[in-house]
Amino acid sequence: MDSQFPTGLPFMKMHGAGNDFVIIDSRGRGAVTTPALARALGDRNRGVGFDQLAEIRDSETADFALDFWNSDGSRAGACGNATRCVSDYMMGQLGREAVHLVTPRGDLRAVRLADGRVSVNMGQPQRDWTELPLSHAVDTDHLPLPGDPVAVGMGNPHCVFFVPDAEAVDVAQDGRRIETDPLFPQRTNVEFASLTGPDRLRMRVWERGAGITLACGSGACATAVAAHLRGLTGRRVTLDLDGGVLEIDWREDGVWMAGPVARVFDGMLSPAFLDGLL
Ligand SMILES: N[C@H](CCC[C@H](N)C(=O)O)C(=O)O
Repeated sequence: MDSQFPTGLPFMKMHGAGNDFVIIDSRGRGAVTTPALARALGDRNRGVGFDQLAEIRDSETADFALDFWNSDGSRAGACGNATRCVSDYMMGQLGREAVHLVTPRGDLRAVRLADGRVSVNMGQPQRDWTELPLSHAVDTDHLPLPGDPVAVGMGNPHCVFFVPDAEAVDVAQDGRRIETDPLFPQRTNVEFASLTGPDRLRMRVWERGAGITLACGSGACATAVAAHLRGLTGRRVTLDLDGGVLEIDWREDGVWMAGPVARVFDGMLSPAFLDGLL
């Protein structure tokens, strides 16, 4: 048995627009997550199940630091919806309406809105092929793939397709294929979007390392940026995802994303479950 947590390891389950997370608060001690723990915990039958695992750590320069893991055990450089969820929790912990956090992509700021939603500044999009990264120099506005997608980085890679009807896309088949296209040496998240009204998009997503999810915050940011670059929308866009609505505002200081957050339950991982995973 792992002696570090003789009575178990506490965690929270939260979701943002249906994008669901297990959150471990490791402030005041070292980080505990390993790829093996992420995979075991991410199993919806034998673990808890999540789209991403987020671990909160102490930071010397911000209110807290945040790391993200996918359910296949890989790490993610950004996760917008988990950032909004954890920021909501940390605002409660700190008695504040705004927080400053450090993620693998850099410093981010989040605020609670008057209606209870949480908005995060996800930073400026990455448009250079080296930053995404892509395997070789190509025009990121028009990737050399069938369907003419746009590549946008939000601290993680996204490949955005504009289609006449997002409902008609076989997201599982097309998403899985694009995720591992050789153009993306670190794989990619894949979004399918269609314009449904002025500055309004329907978006469905295939996430790298997680598969189909009900929402993806960084994906919504990437899709709104791509839609504006393609001249389809202005800089403020509403996205309808399977699990809820996200509002994106690409401002001078970065891409802001607002949406709902919910804390579902608090639980405890048993020492028997943790055995051999830490
Ligand atoms: N759901 C997350 C993104 C996870 C991205 C992850 N699948 C990756 O490997 O980049 C979000 O709200 O931004």
